[in-house]
Amino acid sequence: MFDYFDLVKPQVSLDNLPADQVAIDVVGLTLTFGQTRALHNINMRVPKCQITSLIGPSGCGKSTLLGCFNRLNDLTPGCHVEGEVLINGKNIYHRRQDVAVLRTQVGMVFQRPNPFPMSIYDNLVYGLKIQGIRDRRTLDNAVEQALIDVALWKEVRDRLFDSALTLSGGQQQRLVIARAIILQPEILLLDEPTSALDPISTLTIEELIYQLKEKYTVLVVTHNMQQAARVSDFTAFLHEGHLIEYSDTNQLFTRPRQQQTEEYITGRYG
Ligand SMILES: Nc1ncnc2c1ncn2[C@@H]1O[C@H](COP(=O)(O)OP(=O)(O)OP(=O)(O)O)[C@@H](O)[C@H]1O
Repeated sequence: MFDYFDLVKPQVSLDNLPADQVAIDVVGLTLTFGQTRALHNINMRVPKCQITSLIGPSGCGKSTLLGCFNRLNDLTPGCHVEGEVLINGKNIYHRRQDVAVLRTQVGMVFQRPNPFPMSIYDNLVYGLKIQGIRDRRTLDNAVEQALIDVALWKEVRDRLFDSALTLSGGQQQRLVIARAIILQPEILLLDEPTSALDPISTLTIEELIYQLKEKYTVLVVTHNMQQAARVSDFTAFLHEGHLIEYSDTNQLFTRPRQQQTEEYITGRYG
């Protein structure tokens, strides 16, 4: 079942990534919260339809960096961003960027499953209805496909109109991922998506993340280095707001280039 545990070498190389394979291009990104500088001059190119993990000790800036990719930080008063984040060649921090559109293009899932207190079906069609889609057959088909994509269809097809809150934690997290992908985003941001789940649900979500890369670019923040090693093609190690090392996952965990990376992955700090 989990044959992906044998680290598969990614098909693409970060060193000579063709422009059409870049999902996110981060250029000189610096972010401050008031007087606190959370990110220092980050430069990285995230490959399309691959899984990239962000790892590092608590407070190193992982969630802040992830939140830059759908401008979640805009919601924090006193937050100031310099540099650029380019998606499809366009700087998402440009003043003309429509943030609502960006957030359908770049979906986000948080640590704790957060279904809305409504039925499974209504959770899924919520965003589509906001987009003005009302046709029942279109909605039904989208619901079915999203649930198939997150391997939840068989479990819930007979109870679509039950409250989403009756699902288990792992099922709720898969539902929330389905709620993001039903809007057909290009990029999925997962902020510690399994840290509130039991080991079996964690493995189910990890397998799902692995399958999602067929259609989506996935970024995952994780505290769990085994998880990063298991699921991701590329890994970025951050420390005190600096991007210390960013390479293919195999290399980062077996032949880190930087001493700080080695100290972190061997458990000497963090
Ligand atoms: N809303 C905020 N206001 C002020 N400072 C913040 C805010 N959010 C984060 N920070 C600061 O930015 C830095 C990076 O925080 P961030 O949450 O990104 O780290 P992290 O690596 O995700 O940590 P953890 O693994 O503990 O979740 C920290 O110094 C944190 O205190």
